[in-house]
Amino acid sequence: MKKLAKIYTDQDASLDPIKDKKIAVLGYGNQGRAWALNLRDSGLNVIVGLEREGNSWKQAVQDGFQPVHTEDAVKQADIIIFLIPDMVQRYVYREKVQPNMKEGADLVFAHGFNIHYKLIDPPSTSDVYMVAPKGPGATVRDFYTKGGGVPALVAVQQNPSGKAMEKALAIAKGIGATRAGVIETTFKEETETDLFGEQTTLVGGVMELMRSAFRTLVELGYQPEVAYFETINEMKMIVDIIYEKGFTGMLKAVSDTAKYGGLTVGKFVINDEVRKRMLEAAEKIRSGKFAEEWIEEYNRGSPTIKEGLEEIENSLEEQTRRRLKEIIERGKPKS
Ligand SMILES: NC(=O)c1ccc[n+]([C@@H]2O[C@H](COP(=O)([O-])OP(=O)(O)OC[C@H]3O[C@@H](n4cnc5c(N)ncnc54)[C@H](O)[C@@H]3O)[C@@H](O)[C@H]2O)c1
Ligand SMILES: CC(C)(O)[C@@H](O)C(=O)O
Ligand SMILES: [Mg+2]
Ligand SMILES: [Mg+2]
Repeated sequence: MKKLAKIYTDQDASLDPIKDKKIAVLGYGNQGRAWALNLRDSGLNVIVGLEREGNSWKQAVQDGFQPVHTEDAVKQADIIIFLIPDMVQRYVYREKVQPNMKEGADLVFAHGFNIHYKLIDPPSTSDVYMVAPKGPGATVRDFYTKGGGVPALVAVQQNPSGKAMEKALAIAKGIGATRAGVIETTFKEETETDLFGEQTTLVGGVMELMRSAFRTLVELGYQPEVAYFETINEMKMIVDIIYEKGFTGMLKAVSDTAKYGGLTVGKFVINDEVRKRMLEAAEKIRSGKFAEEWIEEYNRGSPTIKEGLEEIENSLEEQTRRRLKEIIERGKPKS
């Protein structure tokens, strides 16, 4: 069996290595907002750096920050955290960060994409490390405010100071991740597994599984509302039980009929062909082909994202959700 991963918790991490440092959070979106607020609430010295005075700027001001333009944040920073979209990071690095950063300032990432695929080539004088939350930004903030934390991965790519890991753990503590647990990884492992997860399960897999089941029922003539409750809405309840009690707990919570059908038909539908395709998806990531394709898509103005979002927004699934919204809202627990 492979060696079990080392898990770092609050006792293994101290804020000391970064408590007197100026931390520039670049971007105030999904992760940027969560990190800036959590790091500030942890008593750290945060400055928010943004490209322009748009919606993120307004939100940061509303949250009590005084954002500044990227280059001004970078000039003051000891630690520069990239929380802008992956495809944007290398341009902002080239145009705003590199020409303005203090020599030896740290470069920190929440995902390894730009370093692993060599889109950013950092100076050898900088520590380069990553704290990658294993959850969405809104959850990183929500769990933190409720006394918890979303687990994260940490990795060190460059370590001229010899203190990169301590600082990575300090940032992880500042955003609340060590309240749960943090695992050491590499930029390669984080990048490849994160892309694989979001493509095959978390984002792509789960969505297409639910949509395929929904469409199958509708094509067979069942009411869309019934199909929606069955194949999409109930997913949260089942996944919540998996989250709390694992697959064993979930199987205990469903009927024997569901257990038998699930244990047999699950494997019939998600069969070796699907596993083969998962391997293909992993290979595309590992070879760099997916990164190449995504960069090209981005350079063309992300038409596939635009078309995909439009198709989904107009889909029968989403129309049905809009019709059922009041029922769903009324049913939500009140405390
Ligand atoms: N979304 C998540 O929950 C999540 C989870 C783990 C890791 N990550 C990683 O965190 C990083 C940030 O992802 P995100 O989803 O939080 O980003 P996001 O899409 O929410 O970023 C939005 C922010 O970036 C700024 N921005 C957008 N375009 C810009 C441009 N052209 N120039 C400068 N700034 C620009 C926006 O003003 C906004 O402040 C990525 O590396 C991502 O892989 C994200
Ligand atoms: C939240 C996710 C999917 O885990 C993250 O990896 C992302 O890229 O947004
Ligand atoms: Mg990701
Ligand atoms: Mg992820």
